[in-house]
This record gives sequence, C-alpha cells and structure tokens, in this order.
Amino acid sequence: MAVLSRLIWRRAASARSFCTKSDRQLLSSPLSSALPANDSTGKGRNVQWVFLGCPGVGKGTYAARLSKLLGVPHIATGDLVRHELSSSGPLSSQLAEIVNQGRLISDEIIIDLLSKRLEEAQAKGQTGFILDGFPRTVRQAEILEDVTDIDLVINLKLREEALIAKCLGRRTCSECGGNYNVACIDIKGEDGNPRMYMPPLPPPPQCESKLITRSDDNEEVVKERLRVYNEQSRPVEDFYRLRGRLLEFDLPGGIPESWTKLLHVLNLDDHEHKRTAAA
Ligand SMILES: Nc1ncnc2c1ncn2[C@@H]1O[C@H](COP(=O)(O)OP(=O)(O)O)[C@@H](O)[C@H]1O
Repeated sequence: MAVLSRLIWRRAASARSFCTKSDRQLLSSPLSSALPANDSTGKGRNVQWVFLGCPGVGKGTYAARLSKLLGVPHIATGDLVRHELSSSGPLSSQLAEIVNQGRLISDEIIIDLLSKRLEEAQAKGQTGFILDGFPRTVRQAEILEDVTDIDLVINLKLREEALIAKCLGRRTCSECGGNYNVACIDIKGEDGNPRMYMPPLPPPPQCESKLITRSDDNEEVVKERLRVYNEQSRPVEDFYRLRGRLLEFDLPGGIPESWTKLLHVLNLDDHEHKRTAAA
C-alpha cells in the first residue's frame, strides 16, 4: 500500500493528536504543496472543489465539465470503485456485494483507492482537483479536512422523483465510455415549484447498440442509495455549511440551462467565453 494511503488511514483510524508534524507535511504534500500548473485560487495552486448531491443528481456531468474548463482532474470515487470491480482483484467480489445493495463501502477502502488516485495526480504535477462522490460520511469529510484545504463545496439539488427517473435512465457506452440518459423528465409545477423539464441525452447512433446499465441503477437499489444518502451523507452538507463553504445549487432543468446558471453563480461565465473563443 502506498505511503500516503497508509498515513491517511493511520490518521483516520487514530486520534487527532496521533500524527506528528512530519506526518502532516507528508499527508498534505500530494494535494497542495507541488508547484501549481495553473494558480486559479491565489493560494499557489489550482482549485480544490467537492461536489455533493444525491445519486442521479448530475455530479459526474457537471464535475467533468468544470474539470475540463479549469484544467484539473475530475476524481469520482464511484469510478474508482467501478474500476476496482472490473479488475477482478481480491477486493472485487466484496465490493460488488456492497455496491449492488446500495450501501457505502468502508472508509478504509475508499480512502485507500482515493489516495492512490491522488498520488497519480501528484506524480503528474497536478495541484488541484474536483472530487465527486467523496466525502460521503462525516468521518471522510474530517479526514479530508485534515489533509487538504477545500475551497468550495457545490451541493447539487433536484426533486426526488427526478433523481429516481434519472438514475433509471442512465446508460454508458461499453466501447467509448460515453454517458447518456434515455429518461425524459417532465414534472408539472405545483405547490409553488416550477415545472421541471429535462430532455433525454441520447447516445449517438454508433453507441446505440453498445449501451449498458449500471448494475446498481435499478429501482430497489436506487431507493436504498437515496435512503443511505439521507442517513449518512446529508450530515456532510451540514459539516461544510457550518464552515461557510457550501454553495447550494438547485438544478433548473436540463444540461444547457443548468450549466449556464452554474457558471454564472461560480463567476465563471467569462472563463467559458475566453475558452470558447480560444478553441
Ligand atoms: N465516498 C464513498 N464512500 C463509500 N462508498 C462509496 C464512495 N464513493 C462511491 N462509493 C460506492 O460506490 C457506489 C457508486 O458510487 P457513485 O458512482 O458515486 O454513485 P451515485 O450515482 O450513487 O452518486 C456507491 O453506491 C458506493 O457503494
């Protein structure tokens, strides 16, 4: 196991006072001490952001777009877990059982997977990241807090009926890895809530026959994941709210509309214009 993983886990497993100063320096170095490729924070490094939100809300979609825009890696712990599942390594069957029941895998395993991914980023000289799907428990948030200086936490929000439909409509192309959604969500406005319309995101013709559905995207498991989110991950929102770092974002509709609004609240509309003009 990599040094960082060992140290982070030792940190997680022990009391706060356990770590020596040199441990602390080692712990934080992969995330924040290398020279920045692009200092977009004024802190001598690139952005270190987190996406929170229920299953199906679109964390992956918007985190991937922002990471491209800001030139930082998009690190999704769900992808790290699925990669491990597909590797048929020793952990694979243990993880499959947990994921397919809609439960969370242990803090120890997820931190180990994340540490390895962060070390790869460090080796490439990357100083920022957008995390998606981590932290999911208050304990994970505390560990992250000890080793990084998270700038911003974006909490994506959508009505529950839309979340379930979106999870059930998710498809991935088994060849190119592209993500699509076949659900057409149209919830009429009532009780002061506006109408919510999210058109499908259909695959291109060459992917149509190669679409696969995640094994945990069936109704029973999605409902369990939502229950687990409310029980174990909702308190993470309060963790960051209390620290003044939580940005609440209600998705207004489909991707074009939501992306424009998100860039606006993040003060990044200009960034997008410059990038499009330079392309
Ligand atoms: N931070 C984490 N802690 C524990 N388990 C995790 C974490 N991230 C991902 N997982 C596991 O991987 C599964 C898939 O994660 P993800 O793709 O992020 O799903 P979702 O669509 O529910 O947001 C989760 O249901 C959980 O079992």
